[in-house]
Amino acid sequence: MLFRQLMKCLKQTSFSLSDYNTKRNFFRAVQLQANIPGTFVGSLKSIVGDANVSTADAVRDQHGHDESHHEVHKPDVVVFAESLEHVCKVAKLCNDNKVPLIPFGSGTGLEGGVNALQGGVSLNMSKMNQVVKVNAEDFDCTVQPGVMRIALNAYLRDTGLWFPIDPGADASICGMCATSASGTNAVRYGTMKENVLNLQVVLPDGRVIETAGKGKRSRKTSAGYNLTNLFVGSEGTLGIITEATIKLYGIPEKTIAAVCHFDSVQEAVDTVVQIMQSGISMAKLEFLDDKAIEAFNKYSKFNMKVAHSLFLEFHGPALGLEDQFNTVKELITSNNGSGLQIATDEDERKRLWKARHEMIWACTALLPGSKPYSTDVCVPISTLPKVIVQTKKWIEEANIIGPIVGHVGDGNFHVFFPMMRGDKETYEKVQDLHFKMGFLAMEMNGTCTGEHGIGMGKRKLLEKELGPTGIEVMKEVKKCFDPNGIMNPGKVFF
Ligand SMILES: Cc1cc2c(cc1C)N(C[C@H](O)[C@H](O)[C@H](O)COP(=O)(O)OP(=O)(O)OC[C@H]1O[C@@H](n3cnc4c(N)ncnc43)[C@H](O)[C@@H]1O)c1[nH]c(=O)[nH]c(=O)c1N2
Ligand SMILES: CC(C)CC(=O)C(=O)O
Ligand SMILES: [Mn+2]
Repeated sequence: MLFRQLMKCLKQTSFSLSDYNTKRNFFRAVQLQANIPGTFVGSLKSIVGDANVSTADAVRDQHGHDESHHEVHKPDVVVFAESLEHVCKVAKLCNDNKVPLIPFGSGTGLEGGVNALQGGVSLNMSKMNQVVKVNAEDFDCTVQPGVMRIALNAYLRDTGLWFPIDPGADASICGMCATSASGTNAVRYGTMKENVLNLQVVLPDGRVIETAGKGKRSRKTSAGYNLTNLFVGSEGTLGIITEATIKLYGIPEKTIAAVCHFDSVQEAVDTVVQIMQSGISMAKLEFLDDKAIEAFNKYSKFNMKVAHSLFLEFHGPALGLEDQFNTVKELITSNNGSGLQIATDEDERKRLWKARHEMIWACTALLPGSKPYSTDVCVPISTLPKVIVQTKKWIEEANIIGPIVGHVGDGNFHVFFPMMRGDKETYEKVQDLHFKMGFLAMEMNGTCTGEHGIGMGKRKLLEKELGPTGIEVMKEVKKCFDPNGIMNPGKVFF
């Protein structure tokens, strides 16, 4: 069988480097078990118990997709882990039998990260949901993989601390580690990359490591290679994260939120660049274009001014916060911004941010039944106006629905294309535009993804971003941890 495939491939007279890589990996993929025998399911049951193994179609379906437009790929079986021992034994069993293994956090990803492209075992981590330890005096805590962001912040409330990284969705903290998530607060508090101190990881052969050393949680380390940040953003392709030690922050004494509007995209984004260049420490700095506001008004029956808008937030001690706000106000006015509204108490702030937080649902509602195809470029801040203005022009020229929203303080923004799963024609049109944006971002020395990851949808863009040698080295790194290629096969690379 393998020989016949090899001959067929060799008969083809020409193919590109990426074709070659696809085929090379195809050969490796066929070495993985395509279908799982009943005896293997029996072995899984003997490790985790009958109740923690499911081959039911509805459960497999639920684990075969995330929140994105990517087509569903069901795993053969879903396993619920209850302990570190379960994870180690399941990983070893899969590795010994060359069965694909896909970690499942909470399925809120936007690049098809959990989709089981080659079947296999989906390992659901939601039952390991304990906060292991809070070191309030050191501003850190350790959590198991099933701990969710909102639950963690509720748990922390009495300590006066919080974990500010907020990807909008209520995701698992370890899933957020796996995708290097960020969101609206990253401009002030950084992304997961800056906020993870240590990770406990189960390797495919069942060995357990702590990436910074057992129990370590110092703020700084120069001790050898940075294994922690190798696993942050690894998208389930290197190992299973079973504990994360993360930084915490004091809940800010005062918060000011504001919104303002602009007639042109250029003026709005110029304002952003000037705010960031002035060195003011913004907690949030978000852009919504006119189409995004229109979608929100329709979805939430609001009457917000339809214009390109900035949403801003300041966190800090009451002393000095208003001075910062006033400086920003001057920059808004000097760029012809108008309609400035301010909110300080919690309810008012929630109402003001409603448009931003409901954006994904408002945009999905533009095409009932659709799922988000979201782009995610991130560029150096001075190049942001050029990239957003050009993007808006391309969307208008292509005559496609594509509201723009984004974390512009970080040079990161999304175009939200509502997409019906399986609509190949629209998919190709949108993918064209997506790739044009990705290439433009790279030309500006930026990246195709600031926060959603590569998953299934940006593998071609990653090839361009890193070049053949960069990809080769990444594959060699993967091989060190996962020589049989069982961990989430087909993600990040072809
Ligand atoms: C409404 C809305 C809005 C947003 C977003 C989603 C939605 C639905 N997201 C995307 C999403 O919330 C983000 O990617 C999360 O980090 C995914 O966490 P899950 O627990 O859901 O991981 P999920 O289960 O979706 O898995 C994602 C990837 O991580 C791997 N993985 C999960 N748990 C693992 C573990 N324990 N060990 C190893 N690998 C593991 C999986 O295999 C997969 O490859 C986002 N993101 C963002 O950064 N900024 C944003 O602004 C937003 N906004
Ligand atoms: C679908 C995306 C636009 C979600 C996201 O990342 C965001 O709202 O910031
Ligand atoms: Mn985002």
